[in-house]
Parts: sequence; C-alpha cells; structure tokens
Amino acid sequence: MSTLSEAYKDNPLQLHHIIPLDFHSVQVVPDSHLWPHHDSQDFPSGVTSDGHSSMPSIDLSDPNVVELVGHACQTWGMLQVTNHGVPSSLLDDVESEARRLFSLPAQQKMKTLRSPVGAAGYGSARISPFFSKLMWHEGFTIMGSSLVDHARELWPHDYESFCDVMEDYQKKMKALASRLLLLILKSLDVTEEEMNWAASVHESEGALQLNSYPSCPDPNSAIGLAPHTDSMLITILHQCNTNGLQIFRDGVGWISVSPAAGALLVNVGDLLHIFSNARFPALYHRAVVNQTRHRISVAYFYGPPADSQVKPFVKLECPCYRSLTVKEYVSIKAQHLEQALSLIRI
Ligand SMILES: O=C(O)CCC(=O)C(=O)O
Ligand SMILES: [Fe+2]
Repeated sequence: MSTLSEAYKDNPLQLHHIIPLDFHSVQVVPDSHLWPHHDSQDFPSGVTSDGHSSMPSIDLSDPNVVELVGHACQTWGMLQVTNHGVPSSLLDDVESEARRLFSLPAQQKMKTLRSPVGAAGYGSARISPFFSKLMWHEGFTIMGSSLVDHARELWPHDYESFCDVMEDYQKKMKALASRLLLLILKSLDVTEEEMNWAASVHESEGALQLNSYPSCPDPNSAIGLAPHTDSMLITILHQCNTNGLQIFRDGVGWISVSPAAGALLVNVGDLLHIFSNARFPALYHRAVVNQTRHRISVAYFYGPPADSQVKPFVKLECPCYRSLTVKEYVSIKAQHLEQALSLIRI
C-alpha cells in the first residue's frame, strides 16, 4: 500500500527555502509578510448578531446523527461535533505539547526543518510557494515514521511526553475520523462495496499538522494561513480556544468560526467533494492572527491510501469528476493548488 508520505515525496514543493520568520524577534510586520488589509469589513453585518457564524453543532449521540451530518456537509462543508469521545485532557495536552515545541528557540526548531523531499517536520505551510507574501505561521507536520527522530532532535533528554501525546492523539483522531466517514457514507446512500471501502481508508496513514500563529503587531496586515481547501477526505480541527479560523460563504464573504470548549470542527476536503460528486462543497477557509495571543491549532487530515481510486460514488448520477488516484490528485494539487478540482472536472 503506498502512503501519503510517499505521494508527497514524489511531489516536492519548493518549500525548503521558505523558512518561518523568527516571529518573537520582530516588532513590526516586515514587507515580506504584508498582505492587503483585511479588517472588520470582511464580516458583513446581518450574518449573525455578533458577526460570527452559526455553524451546525452536532451531538454524535443524537439519534438523527446521519441526517444531521449529511445536511451539514451539504450546506456548510463543515460541522462542529460534541460528544465525540476524545477526552478534554488529551485536547489540552496536545495544545500544551504543541506550545512547548513552538516556544523553542528558532535554531532548535530548525533542526527538524522539512527536507526538500519530505513532508514531515518543521516549516512553512505547504501552500506557501503559491503566494507572493509569506504567512504569519509556522507548522510542524507529523506523518510516517519520523516522530521519534524529530522529537529527539528537539528535546534530546525529554522527548517521550511529546511522542506519547501525539501518538495517542493521532489514534483517537483516526478512530473519530473513521466513525465520521461511516456516518457521511450512510448519509450519501452508497453501495455496500463503497461502504466496505471505508475500512481500507482506516488502514492508511493520516497526517497531523500542528499550526502556530504567534501574536502579531498588525494583525489586519498579515495572514495566518492563506485561503485554501484541504486536500484529503475530511479534516478534524482543534482550535485550542482561540479565534482565528474563517470560512468563506458564497454570497456572504469571510466569517469567523468561534471555538466552543471541548468541541471539534470537521470539514470536507477535496477528495470527499469528488466522492460526493460535488454535493458536498470543499470548505474554503483561512486563518487570521491577533495582536495579543499566540494561537495554536491542530489539524488531522484523513484520506485513503495514496494508490487508491478517487471517483464519485456510483449511485450519484452523472459523475462530474473523472476517476484518478489519490497520488495523481496530490500531484495536480501540488502544481495547481485551487485550480486542481476544475482540471479534473468532466
Ligand atoms: O488554524 C486554523 O484554524 C486552520 C488550519 C488549517 O486550515 C490547516 O491546517 O489546513
Ligand atoms: Fe486547512
């Protein structure tokens, strides 16, 4: 079975030279990080009374969970889940271990800088080469087998707690993602064979992305993470109790998704958009930064093995995307970013 790490290795982005700024050492936003102003005008009045979205929030023990999840995926491309079974102590631990990592001196973090062909380790966002300005962001990607080696580089004598927490978190995320995928498939009325396909997804490796957005002297002139859709089937996002995520709603614009204590966000990625034959929108989203808080977020990307086929489920008529492998899609996305979906449309 070919893995996602291999697919990324085969499609290197010219990322190695894009090194995150040593954010704590700067007092003003340098020109390299200056984006066009995005201020409160991005939050049109009338969306909700407080300018924030009313994301569907779904209790996973609700008897109507299948319909609710299906409806949220179709109308928002995103949902918030509660009663998800991930202990709140683990949510706190993953945040504090991520904070411990990003608080290290820049030269220490640089020891785990992603290699030119690797996807795991420290560095800028994978989408960085597509933009002329840099982002107020640093990331650390956990995928494949590099976790222990990287943790040892970061903390030669004290790396176990990081590894234990990240391994436990990945395991819990995989179980939750697997459960969510089954609910999603049920809502789409797929064939028995397609239902069984979910088991092979469970065998594939996911990726864990730790995001760090240091406080920023001029947050309206910087961007944490530029607008994008996630490539895999679904993403489970832990916002760590700090605002920053914004989603794009047609006819409305950018709206903030406030974190709710203990809840997790789930969003539709490109591959699920394809499998759903465009019934579910791939969520277009970005992260903004703020002046006072160092925001952390943790994203888990769940997708099928790299050599498996991606195509609209058979009962969804008139397929609007051609069939291709995950690997091929990763390669098209690595070259064309947001144009990738339109390039495979029938
Ligand atoms: O930090 C966030 O809220 C969003 C993170 C994200 O979009 C990603 O890691 O792909
Ligand atoms: Fe994302």
